[in-house]
Amino acid sequence: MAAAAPGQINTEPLISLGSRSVDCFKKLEHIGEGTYGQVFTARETRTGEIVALKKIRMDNEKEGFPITAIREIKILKKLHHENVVKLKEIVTSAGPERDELRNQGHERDEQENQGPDRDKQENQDTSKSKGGIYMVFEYMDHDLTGLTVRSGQTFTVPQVKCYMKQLLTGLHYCHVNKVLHRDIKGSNLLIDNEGKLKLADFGLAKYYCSNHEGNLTNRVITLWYRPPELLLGATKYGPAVDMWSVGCIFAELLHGKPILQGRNEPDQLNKIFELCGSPDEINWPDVSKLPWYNNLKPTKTMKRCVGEIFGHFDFHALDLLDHLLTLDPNQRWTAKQALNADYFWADPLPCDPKSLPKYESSHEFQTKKRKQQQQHQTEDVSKRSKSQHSHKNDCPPPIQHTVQAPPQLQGSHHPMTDNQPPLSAGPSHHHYGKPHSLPGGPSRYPPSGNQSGPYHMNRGDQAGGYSGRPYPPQGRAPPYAGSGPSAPSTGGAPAGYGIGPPNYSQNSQYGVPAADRGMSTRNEQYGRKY
Ligand SMILES: Nc1ncnc2c1ncn2[C@@H]1O[C@H](COP(=O)(O)OP(=O)(O)OP(=O)(O)O)[C@@H](O)[C@H]1O
Repeated sequence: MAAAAPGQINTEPLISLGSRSVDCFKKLEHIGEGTYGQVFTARETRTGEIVALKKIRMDNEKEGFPITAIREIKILKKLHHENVVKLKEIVTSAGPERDELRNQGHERDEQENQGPDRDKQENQDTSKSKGGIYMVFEYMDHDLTGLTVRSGQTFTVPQVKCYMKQLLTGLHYCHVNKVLHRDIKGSNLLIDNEGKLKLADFGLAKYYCSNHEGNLTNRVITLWYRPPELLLGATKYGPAVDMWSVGCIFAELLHGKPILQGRNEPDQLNKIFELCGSPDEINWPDVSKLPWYNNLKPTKTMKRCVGEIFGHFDFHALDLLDHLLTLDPNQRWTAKQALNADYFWADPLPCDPKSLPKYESSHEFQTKKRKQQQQHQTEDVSKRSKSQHSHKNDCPPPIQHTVQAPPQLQGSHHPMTDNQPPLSAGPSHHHYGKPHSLPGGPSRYPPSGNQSGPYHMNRGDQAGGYSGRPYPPQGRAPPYAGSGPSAPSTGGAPAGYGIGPPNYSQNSQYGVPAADRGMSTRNEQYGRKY
């Protein structure tokens, strides 16, 4: 593909996908805000079809058309599968866009802003705009993160199996076609109300050679889903990187929240080693040859305790998880192996996607926005309450107001505090047993004795769940303090690779010394080293 000259857009990939104007669509709602684009629902004016429009960010036009968009278009043009989101076409806006700067294109705003002055105002606002490029996708009602957080969703075993099977089928298709996704996470797994799951966001995807000869960047995959080989600096890797992320998603679906919530790269590695054991030449041949191994290897030996921590999962689920969360990428299960796992063939079988319950649409962006609004409102209420209180002490009491919860909070279901039963998609005995405590600190997990169910997103007050902590840095933005894939320096606080390795001698993240976990007896039944 020809490189774009500075300041120009390389339209080469667009020609084959048509060049209709974005005016063929009416934007409806802002549903996604990613690193590389804003996503809107829109209606095609001629057919009435609802689509998702992803506006490609052109923040740095000097470098031409963004590489992530080129990748995404190039790869999605070739991938056609029922578990991969469909790129329908590319549309453009030639000149200044009417709604570009106007409050993120909400239809509500359009209705409120009718009148003769409107276009004049918009032209003034957007006079600097150079137009935009949009990818038009089939619309999907949810992303997995939005669905789980928004509805406080608990999934049944057949439901989890159904989603996992589709995820693995889509990924198997990508891998067979030599495409690495490199950003598998909940918000990139789209789900429609027919129960179909599709892989989305191929902005970091890459064609790969089977011989792993290429020198690839290791700064991909969102931190919590990033495999140990990338954290240790590998630049030759393959589909196994996606399979680690699948393992994280699988455990998250069963457990109800992300399982490895590192604060930075060393912390992420630390959490991985605490769960999966420390790497050595026996469980991971050649690990010591990885660029950052010497700086980031754990300072003490840790035993694998996947079977212990997730002992409440059923046998087959645990077996699959164990093969996915395998440190050595060469031993980690492929998508094909995972699809053949007994888990998918044992009762209860995966349900038919069509039998899954239908939910109100939910995307991670909206869920976060709603939560922020609620937080602001709560803060406002508490500020008002405090100021009333101080006035009360200063001067004669005014007419007393009862401080009420803002209307949005009244009677609404808060995804963080509600633990409502799900819209059932199957018998309740399909739920796994109660979860064990997991990494992340005491406030993130319910105290023992909590009656919440296993798939339950245990979102007690402040207890975390999906939104208990801001989402981790994207795989895309280089988060390394030292910058560059050179070996990190040693010593100092574990704030990034450039600063120093993590302090592995700290207490176990699980709150139980590794030696006290008694993992050996239980784990033997699985015939594998946990
Ligand atoms: N086809 C679609 N239908 C419905 N919603 C979508 C669709 N595509 C994307 N979204 C929503 O928009 C969000 C962001 O989209 P996407 O991940 O493609 O953008 P991005 O800029 O690459 O994001 P990120 O920085 O998270 O990788 C998704 O998480 C999803 O909620």
